This record gives sequence, C-alpha cells and structure tokens, in this order.
Amino acid sequence: MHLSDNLASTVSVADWVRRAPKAVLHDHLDGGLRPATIIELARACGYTGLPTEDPAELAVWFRDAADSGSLERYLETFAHTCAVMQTREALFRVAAECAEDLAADGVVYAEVRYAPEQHLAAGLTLDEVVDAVNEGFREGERRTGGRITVGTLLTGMRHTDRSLEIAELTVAHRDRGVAGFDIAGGEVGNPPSRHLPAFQHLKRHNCHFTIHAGEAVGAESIHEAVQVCGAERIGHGVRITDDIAEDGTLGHLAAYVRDNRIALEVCPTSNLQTGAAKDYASHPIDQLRRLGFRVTLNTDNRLVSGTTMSEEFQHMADAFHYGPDVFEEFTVAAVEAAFLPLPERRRIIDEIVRPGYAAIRAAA
Ligand SMILES: O=c1[nH]cnc2c1ncn2[C@H]1C[C@H](O)[C@@H](CO)O1
Ligand SMILES: [Zn+2]
Repeated sequence: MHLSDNLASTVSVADWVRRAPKAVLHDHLDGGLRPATIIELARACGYTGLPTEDPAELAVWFRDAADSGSLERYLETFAHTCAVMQTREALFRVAAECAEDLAADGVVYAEVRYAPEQHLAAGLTLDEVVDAVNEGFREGERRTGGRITVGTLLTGMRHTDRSLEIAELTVAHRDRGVAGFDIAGGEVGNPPSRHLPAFQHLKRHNCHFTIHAGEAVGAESIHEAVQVCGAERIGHGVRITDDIAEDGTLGHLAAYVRDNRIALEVCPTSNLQTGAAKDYASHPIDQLRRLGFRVTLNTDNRLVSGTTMSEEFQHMADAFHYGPDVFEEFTVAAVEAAFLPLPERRRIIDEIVRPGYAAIRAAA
C-alpha cells in the first residue's frame, strides 16, 4: 500500500515540477553531457577509454562509478568527459545541448561552470575555450527560443596552480557570457586560501565568485572560503552544520553565513554519492532552510549524479513533503544570489518565477 501511495504522489508531483520555473547556480558543464554525445565525440576524436559504447549503459556507469562515498573517486569519472571536450566544435556542441537540456527541464536561468584549463590538450588556448563555450550557449539559447538564459562560471582547479590565470580570464571575459569564478576539485589538502591571489584579483576588479567548500572538509573550509577569501556564495556548504548545535543554536560562522545571506548551492544527490550526506531524509537542506539560510537547490553534475533539476525537486518533495511554495522559495533564492545585475534578477523573479508558480497554484 505504501508503495502505491508513493507512486501516486511521485507521478502528480512530477507533472507540475517539470513545468515549474527553475534556476540552477551549480551545474558543471563537464558533468552533464548527453551519453550519446560523449560516444559520438569519442569516435570523432579517437578517444578509446570509454567503459562502454552503449548510451544507456554509459549513463548507468557514470552514476555508479561516482556513487562511491568519496569525492576523489567521484571526480575520477570526469577524465572521460574532459577527454572528448578538447575541440572548438565539441565544446560548442556540449554547451548548446546543455542549454537545450536545462530548458527542456524547465530551467529559466542557469550558471554553468567548467575549468578552461582542462580543455587545452588538443591545442586550444584558454580564450578559445571560453569563446567556444559561450558561442555554444548562445546557440542553445536561440534553439530554445530564449526560454533560458545561461551564464558561465570559470573554475580554477584547486590542486593545480593556474587559478590566478583563470581569474584573469574571468575578468577579461566578464560581460561577454562569463558571470563569475569558482574553485573546484579535491577539497582535502587544497584549502581555498591556496588561491588567495586569484580571489584578490577578482576583488580588485569587482568580479563575482563562489567557492566549493564544506563538501569533503568541514566548517574550517567554509570559514576560509568566506572570511579569508571573500566568497559570495558557497558550493555545497552543507557542512556548515558542524557549526550548528543539536538544538539549532548557531555558532559564529553559521550565524555569519546566514545573517549575511551567503547562498548555499546545495546539491543533495551529489552529496549522497560523495558521502557528504547519508540519505535524502536526513539531508541538512531542510534544517538549513528552516533556520533561515539562503538555500538554493542544484544538480552539481546531471550525468555523473544521474539527475536533473526536476529530479532534485522530486527527491526533496518525497523526503520533506515540499510543495510549490518551497520550490518557489528555492528558485527566488537562487535568482537573488545570481551573478547578474540586480534589475535583471528582479525581472526574472517578477516576470518569470512568481507568475510561473502562481499558475501552478491556480491549476492545483
Ligand atoms: O562537487 C564537486 N566538488 C568538487 N569538484 C567538483 C565537483 N563536481 C565537479 N567538480 C570538478 C570536476 C570538474 O572537472 C571540474 C570543473 O567542472 O569540477
Ligand atoms: Zn560542484
């Protein structure tokens, strides 16, 4: 009986969830390719390392390989996607398809990130990589009839030493498709303060940035990201719970993050795979939103985590019985924290997000 009850609620939620306007701030370009595209691109560039040439099997392979409880193992799967994203044509195609796939899932605003330094193996320059991805996104937006707006975040990898260069690249391409900067990769042993010159450069040029922190390492990593480096948002950030007592009392860091409205880019399915959370029902997202944190809901990596924005909504609806009001709250929070000019954020909220949820409530 329970099973069929669940099924009934799943079907009805899925229907309106897909139509609901969504915003994603944390989605990796190289973690969200279509499996069939990877296979075609691998053939075109002569990459022979794929574990299978069947698209359905490949999708399952990524999700399973990433589902190890370890961030380091999760990250190993990106060797396959990056291997086939080394030419202008491949980057253009992957970006265009990314915009199409997000729009088909009801995403109206997206910030998609990738590490330009990982796409130089066939001879492209950093500028050529950025131009190819931006042109692909413009093409994808056109194909969807303008239903989605996509900005990019340029990621520096925390285990390499190119972050200042990538920060300079971000400044050079700002206002031309690049919305900001990020630091990603293995967190253990690579604290954000290693990349201080990059953050100082961005600050000097009034550029936006977010930092992956509080995923594999606890509150001290979030402290560095916010207080030493000056992050405006935190990628994941779920381990801020280290600084929250069982009775909900906030420590000074947690209070600072909440009271300064620093957005948490929460990615529940990814957290389950990397071991940052045990299961959906005990995921801290619900506690954090109840405590007043600026919580946004995200995919992280649609292929690698085997998810979509609609599926993340669905998991949260199943775990916490959320309805349209909470999803509207997450979406408004995301657009408010977007690396966009304020009037543009307000326009998306007032003209797209609010009316979209009003229509869903009216139809219920
Ligand atoms: O959740 C993540 N944590 C840290 N690094 C990540 C995560 N998801 C993807 N990455 C890495 C792997 C990609 O190659 C890189 C740039 O998108 O960012
Ligand atoms: Zn990420």
